[in-house]
Amino acid sequence: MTPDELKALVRTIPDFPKTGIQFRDITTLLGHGPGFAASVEWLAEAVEGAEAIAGMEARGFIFGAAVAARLRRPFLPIRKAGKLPCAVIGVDYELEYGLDRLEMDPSAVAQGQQVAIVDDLLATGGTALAATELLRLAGAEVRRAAFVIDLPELGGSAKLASQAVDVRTLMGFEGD
Ligand SMILES: O=P(O)(O)OC[C@H]1O[C@H](OP(=O)(O)OP(=O)(O)O)[C@H](O)[C@@H]1O
Ligand SMILES: Nc1ncnc2[nH]cnc12
Repeated sequence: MTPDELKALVRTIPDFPKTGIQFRDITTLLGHGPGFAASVEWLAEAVEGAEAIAGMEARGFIFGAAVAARLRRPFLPIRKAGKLPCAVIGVDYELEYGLDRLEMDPSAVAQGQQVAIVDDLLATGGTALAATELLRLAGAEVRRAAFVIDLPELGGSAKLASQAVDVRTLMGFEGD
């Protein structure tokens, strides 16, 4: 499937979760078998060579875990606050519509391990920057991140690039 065909499978819901936000909803893409498979395939190619794949709760788990299994690499779950039972490291961050905190088990990462980040969507980059910071604190090398959707007007891609993360995105929504 082409990126345009995949883009047509993403549903836009205005004013969710707050007035003024155009919510790009992947539920409809996930509900299309060939579309979901093609998205996972594209992400897997984008991060090929990484030693492990990290994904952020919750939507990053859907794509990140599928990509990791496809590449036969470990999956590192980066969780929202208070979910992990072990000792954690955490980072507070801001995203397009609020504040949140991400946590991870630092022992999940081997020192110097090449870890790629996978998520459904890149907006302000707050989430992906927090994940990069956490993974680097744990000793990982983070050089690449791949997303299904980019919202370039929100600047996330440029922020990740300034942290030496090479960003790959399958499709973009800009004023549409
Ligand atoms: O670039 P940013 O401005 O940080 O926004 C992108 C993040 O926002 C969404 O997650 P959300 O926190 O809504 O959580 P969810 O996956 O649990 O729906 C999305 O899945 C990304 O992780
Ligand atoms: N506009 C948006 N649509 C869907 N998920 C998002 N996460 C951050 N901004 C978003």
